[in-house]
Amino acid sequence: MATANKNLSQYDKNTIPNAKNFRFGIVVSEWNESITENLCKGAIDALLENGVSEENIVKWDVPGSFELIYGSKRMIDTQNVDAVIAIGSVIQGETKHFDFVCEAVSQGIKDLNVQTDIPVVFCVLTDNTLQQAIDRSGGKHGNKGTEAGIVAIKMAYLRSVTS
Ligand SMILES: Nc1c(NC[C@H](O)[C@H](O)[C@H](O)CO)[nH]c(=O)[nH]c1=O
Ligand SMILES: CC(=O)[C@@H](O)COP(=O)(O)O
Repeated sequence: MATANKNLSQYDKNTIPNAKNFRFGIVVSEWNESITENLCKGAIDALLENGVSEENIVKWDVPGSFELIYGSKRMIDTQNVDAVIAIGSVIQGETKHFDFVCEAVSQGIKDLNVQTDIPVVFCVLTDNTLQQAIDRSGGKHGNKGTEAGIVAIKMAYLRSVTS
């Protein structure tokens, strides 16, 4: 199902585990900051709405989406978190750099999920245009940050009941 056929902000609150004892790291890319800060707000709001305490949310900024990999690894290694949300916005420019950044970040975050015990949520928009990014960070298609916050809670819970 494409994003255009669902709203990224909608979820059934009755299906979300209580997250009051979980601690979350959020790593945010500064590239396309107007987009990533909206994604971050969506994620934080979702966490708070489902019982997470403000003191259990650690937020760090990194220069770009490529740096989300290192930032997420350092978050895992130093902050005793139950899940990490990696937030970025990559928008196609004139060159193939978009392809390399998107591939590297998706592979790097996948690797963290395989190589560490902490789930890392891929909240990285990879859009052809700024409007597509706006539409998915609080616009007509909802907020992918909200979706990421809910995913982080569900994965932290899965980790807690399978440890
Ligand atoms: N063009 C975008 C970038 N590019 C920067 C890279 O992410 C990285 O910071 C640089 O290559 C140095 O390592 N980053 C984004 O997040 N979004 C873009 O649209
Ligand atoms: C994703 C990028 O790195 C890209 O936005 C940079 O733009 P350009 O390809 O025009 O250098």
